[in-house]
Amino acid sequence: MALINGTDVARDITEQTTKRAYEFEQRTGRKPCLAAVLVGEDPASVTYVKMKRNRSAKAGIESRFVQLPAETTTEQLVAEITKLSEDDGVDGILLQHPVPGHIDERAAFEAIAPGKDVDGVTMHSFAAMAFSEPGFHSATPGGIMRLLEAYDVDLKGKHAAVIGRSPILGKPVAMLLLAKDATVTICHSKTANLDEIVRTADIVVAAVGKPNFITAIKPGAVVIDAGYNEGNVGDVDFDQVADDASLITPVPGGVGPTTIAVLLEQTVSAAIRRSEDM
Ligand SMILES: Nc1nc(=O)c2c([nH]1)NC[C@@H]1CN(c3ccc(C(=O)N[C@@H](CCC(=O)O)C(=O)O)cc3)C=[N+]21
Repeated sequence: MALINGTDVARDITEQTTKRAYEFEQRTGRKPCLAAVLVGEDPASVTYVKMKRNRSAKAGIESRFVQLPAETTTEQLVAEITKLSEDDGVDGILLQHPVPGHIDERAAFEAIAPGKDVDGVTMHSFAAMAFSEPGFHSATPGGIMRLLEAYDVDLKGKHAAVIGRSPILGKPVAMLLLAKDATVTICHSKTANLDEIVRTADIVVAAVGKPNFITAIKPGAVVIDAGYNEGNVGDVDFDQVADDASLITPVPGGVGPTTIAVLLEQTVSAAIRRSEDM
């Protein structure tokens, strides 16, 4: 078993991003700008947004923070995001998921202008991922692909099992794996023979949101744990599967850091593209 070091991969990505952000500032006289929108005060979300803003600052990216009360309506949230979409000083928009249950999250995501969807959450970005057209990747799926690339994991003809089908994680990562010629099985809560499928997979991507849910894999499989459960606990029972895995991501230090690295990278790309379009 070998560990996939997400912190190292993220550092390499962010080193490049920092250079590109600096060049952008030299050329345009301003820093790339990421707007983070948080609805409510869920402590985990507050922490994630703080991490994203800290990492932005270190990379030379300005960040704006829009914090809205938990009672915010869909209409109010859509109006706030639309304002950011139309604001020339904003290059990227991140709406932290999840939003409170009374809000139509899809409607809120779709208020993000496609050119500013640096977190890859819109239908526009999803379609680009599904059709292998240029566009922004969902941050976590994009980060997962970078981990697989950095460790030279060959996906062609391999069986990849994705556990989870959420719009910004399971579904898009399945599309990105498919684009690399993997044979992809998407499993979810209604999947009848989940254990059996996971045990035949060469690559396992766990994105269910259930702590220590995956307990058995095929010997030699590559395991990517995209779970972020309370207390920094992943979806994979690391101790149970580590010996069988050829490569495995730890939690923390696996998928999390590359998620943020891809968000920042795409923010700088958005800034550059917008400056060229003007
Ligand atoms: N629109 C949206 N986009 C997201 O990308 C998004 C989101 N909503 N909502 C919440 C999840 C969660 N998420 C994490 C990012 C980094 C770490 C991360 O870097 N964690 C560190 C540990 C951090 C610590 O030590 O507390 C690590 O894994 O090494 C974790 C979780 C992004 N998410």
